Amino acid sequence: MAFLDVSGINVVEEGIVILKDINFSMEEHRKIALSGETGSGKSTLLQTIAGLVQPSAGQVMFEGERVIGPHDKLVPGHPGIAYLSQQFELPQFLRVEQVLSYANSLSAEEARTLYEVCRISHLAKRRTNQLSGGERQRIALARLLSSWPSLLLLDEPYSNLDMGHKRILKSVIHDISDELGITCILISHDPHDTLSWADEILVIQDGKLIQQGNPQQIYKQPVNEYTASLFGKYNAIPADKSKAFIKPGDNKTKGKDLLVRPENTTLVASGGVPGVVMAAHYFGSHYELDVQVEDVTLLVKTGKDGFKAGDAVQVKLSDVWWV
Ligand SMILES: Nc1ncnc2c1ncn2[C@@H]1O[C@H](COP(=O)(O)OP(=O)(O)OP(=O)(O)O)[C@@H](O)[C@H]1O
Repeated sequence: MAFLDVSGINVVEEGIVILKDINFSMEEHRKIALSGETGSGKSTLLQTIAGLVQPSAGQVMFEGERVIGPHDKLVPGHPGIAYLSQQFELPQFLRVEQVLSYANSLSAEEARTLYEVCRISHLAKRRTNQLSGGERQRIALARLLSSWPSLLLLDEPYSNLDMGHKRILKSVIHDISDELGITCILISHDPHDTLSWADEILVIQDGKLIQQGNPQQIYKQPVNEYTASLFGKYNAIPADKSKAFIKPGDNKTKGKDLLVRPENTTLVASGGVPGVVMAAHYFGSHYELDVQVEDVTLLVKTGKDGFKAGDAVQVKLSDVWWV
């Protein structure tokens, strides 16, 4: 029995298909990130898992039991699953300790651990209108976790946070998994948040699950340009312009576009494909060069400096993939 089993989920709202035949399962303590462009259906999927959105077909099984949708339940939701919405709310003008005590069924020891993990112990006497956005979010999180769910669904928790609050929340989410043993699924637009955190990434495009894999697979072997674009910069060389980069006799690549990340384009002294630097952009830790190769402009990442427009270079590609 899987910890979470999502099978054949379709969601249709007002005649519009939002999720199409979503299937995946998850073991306890794995970390799953959902990625996809705005409007692709990520939030709807989390809300369906939480029992807050009614699927029109399919089912969510959690710890062996079916999650009942809102049409069949007076108070929507599942006691073992907590969903932190992008639009979480806290009661106004109450002290934090009051907000938490209303929701709290924990022992003093458990509550102390939870508040430490959520980095809110020092905020107990503050009123909710005297908190920063990041602090409010961590209080909302602690309030959700006080029912001690086994699965926490985080809907874009890092959006609208400055660097400092984001760093704190990253540690909090790390400790929620590691110290409290709560399994997490997280949505984020930022590949830095997902690639370094997740055991597995699910990519959603137009309501469909188009790719599932570990971060290395998703980053290095995206199934299409859409996935490639979600996880960083890349070069796409159309099939009719990729001849310069194909080894003679290689027929596998016929009719396919070539994709390669900028860091897999190396400038070499000899044996590469000749090109000309069109522009050099400084990024502190590295440069990115626009290099014209025949009628293609390649984005090349290099740690070397001193390149300028007009320089003749040679480029070698590695870790390319074809779509
Ligand atoms: N109750 C609803 N009725 C009609 N359309 C809806 C409803 N809920 C969501 N949608 C639409 O379904 C699509 C998917 O929405 P959803 O919020 O799940 O996407 P998302 O990937 O989470 O987007 P974002 O990253 O912007 O939060 C959007 O086009 C949205 O407008």
